[in-house]
Amino acid sequence: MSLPKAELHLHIEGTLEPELAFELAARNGVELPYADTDELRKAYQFEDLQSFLNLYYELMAVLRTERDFEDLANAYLARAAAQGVRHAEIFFDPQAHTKRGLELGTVVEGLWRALGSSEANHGVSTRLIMCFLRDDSAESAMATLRAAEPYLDRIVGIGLDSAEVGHPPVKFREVYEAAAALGLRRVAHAGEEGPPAYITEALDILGVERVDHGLRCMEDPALVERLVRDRVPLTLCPLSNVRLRTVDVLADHPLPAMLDAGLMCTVNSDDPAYFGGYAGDNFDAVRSALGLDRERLRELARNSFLASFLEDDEELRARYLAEVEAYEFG
Ligand SMILES: Nc1ncnc2[nH]cnc12
Ligand SMILES: [Zn+2]
Repeated sequence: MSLPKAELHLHIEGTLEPELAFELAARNGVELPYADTDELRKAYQFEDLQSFLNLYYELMAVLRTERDFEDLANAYLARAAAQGVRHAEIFFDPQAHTKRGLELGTVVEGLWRALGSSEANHGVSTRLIMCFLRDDSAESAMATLRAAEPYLDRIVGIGLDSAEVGHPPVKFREVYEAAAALGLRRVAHAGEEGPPAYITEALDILGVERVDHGLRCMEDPALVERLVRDRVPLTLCPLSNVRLRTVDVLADHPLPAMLDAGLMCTVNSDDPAYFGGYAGDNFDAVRSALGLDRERLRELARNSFLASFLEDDEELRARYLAEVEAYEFG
């Protein structure tokens, strides 16, 4: 669906399509334990978040140079633009690369080669959000934040991702305090597989402005009331939820109930190369499986721009919002 939208929950490493993975493997002399793209695609059957993360980290071995990160980001931006994405706030996982021996600068500069010219080349404005791996230590996250200080003109905020259960937000209290002191915006994955209490902690202890996923808030009516009252945006990823089995089938997704409750929902793709669709595909899927009408879809698109970190360019945000209102559904 080409309805204009912002994508607010997108891991750039999760946009690595099998074809590009093999191309980069050949370019860098990396051996992949799959015969070809068909065999690799067959491995895209996940039991849960961890089974996905295992493959996601394994395939990152093909990303080695600035040019690799540039090519990865350009491939995503081209696909996103074709599906109506006008603005993208893109996550990356620095520790997943530095622990393999890459320099942080290789990752940031490589991504920036694509992001810095994205408005001109793809018609997509961008922001970059650095995520910490919650199953790594808080010390490692703090060291990563310090290492990123020379690049903070390119990084709008921080996030928290990877294996959720057993790694509550409180573990990263000091890191988030230090990031806030540096003027960084704060988001975190919470309530994807983890309990509603992790969402409350992310708000109270980490001071997050958006909750990534937040799906399990629906188990706690007082939390829902709070999220509605404070207009806290949730970056939902419907196709991801089905592939990682937090929701059985898309027809059972709580998105309609969440919108009816007054929650500020957005629809995003998470790791589109792995979960069967980009942002527009997620909109198409919720439209057909959940029967969302045009006004609901327009609300989701409007929310995406309202929840975006475009405070430094309100003129651009206003232009995007006008595009949403003017859009004619086919
Ligand atoms: N959906 C997800 N949840 C947690 N960590 C991730 N890293 C990439 N995708 C993720
Ligand atoms: Zn995610």
